[in-house]
Amino acid sequence: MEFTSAQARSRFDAVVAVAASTVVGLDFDGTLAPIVDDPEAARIHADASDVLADVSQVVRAIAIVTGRPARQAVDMGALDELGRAMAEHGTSLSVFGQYGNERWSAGERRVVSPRPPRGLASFERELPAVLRSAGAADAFVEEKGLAVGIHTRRMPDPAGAFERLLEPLRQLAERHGLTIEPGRHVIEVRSGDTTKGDAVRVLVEEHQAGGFVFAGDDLGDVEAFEALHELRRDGMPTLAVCSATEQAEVARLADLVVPGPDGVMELLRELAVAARASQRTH
Ligand SMILES: O=P(O)(O)OC[C@H]1O[C@H](O[C@H]2O[C@H](CO)[C@@H](O)[C@H](O)[C@H]2O)[C@H](O)[C@@H](O)[C@@H]1O
Repeated sequence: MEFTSAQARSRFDAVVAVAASTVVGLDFDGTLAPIVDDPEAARIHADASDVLADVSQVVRAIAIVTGRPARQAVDMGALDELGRAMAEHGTSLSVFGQYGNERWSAGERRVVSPRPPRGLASFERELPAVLRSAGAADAFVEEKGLAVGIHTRRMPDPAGAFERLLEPLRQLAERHGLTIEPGRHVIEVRSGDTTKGDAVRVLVEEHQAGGFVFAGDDLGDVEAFEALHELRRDGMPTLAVCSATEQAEVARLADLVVPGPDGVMELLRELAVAARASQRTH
């Protein structure tokens, strides 16, 4: 693959040099799974199982860090099967769902999840009226157990509906002790207890990571990228990868931008090849 800057190349090389102790964190929608109109129709990239199984042989751990409920990511990604394959050579696979609120690991094979946040049920009771008064009664409401996602992608003017909803949903969420997580034609309403940055820090601690690669495409990934920047300031080799997106803030924080899930697959393949070459010569 072509690196667009010498700095990106050198950060990739630095991670390759410590691949055996590196954790790879991957967002799901837009990064491992191509964006589609219907959230329920999303599926992991066709090459992902093979590519992740290959990368897992040269790194310490792989984690999917997503806004999705953990169980949904496991099912959409056929991660049960992948986790069993990875366990054969001792690499851990885990899922941090709902921005780190839920956990699944291939070893335990069950989701650990808190109770829904206080205020979610009353928020949902008031939601239809707020959607109607913002002219967005047709928005798709995704029920996520611990959160709801209000999607505008399938509306006639997705960006306009998103803008009209942002402030009223923020106010309604705040009244119920909740927070909003704006994303790609979606506004999620959830508890503000955890971020993907917290998931990165937990993974570093649990795996005693010596390097970290994170790939993401949406605003919910910003805290993970910021956590990588902190780790880098403390001396750890890290690589922040943006899977092409209209979210400029994500690209700004990344070391390199790759062309969507296809590009993420290519980068991971290259990481596996380079790490094997490096491990042979040392
Ligand atoms: O953290 P992620 O893995 O990126 O999940 C974030 C949210 O992604 C999903 O919505 C996005 O993908 C949909 C399917 O491609 C798309 O239709 C939608 O417009 C995107 O915003 C998902 O529905 C949410 O539950 C996730 O939290």
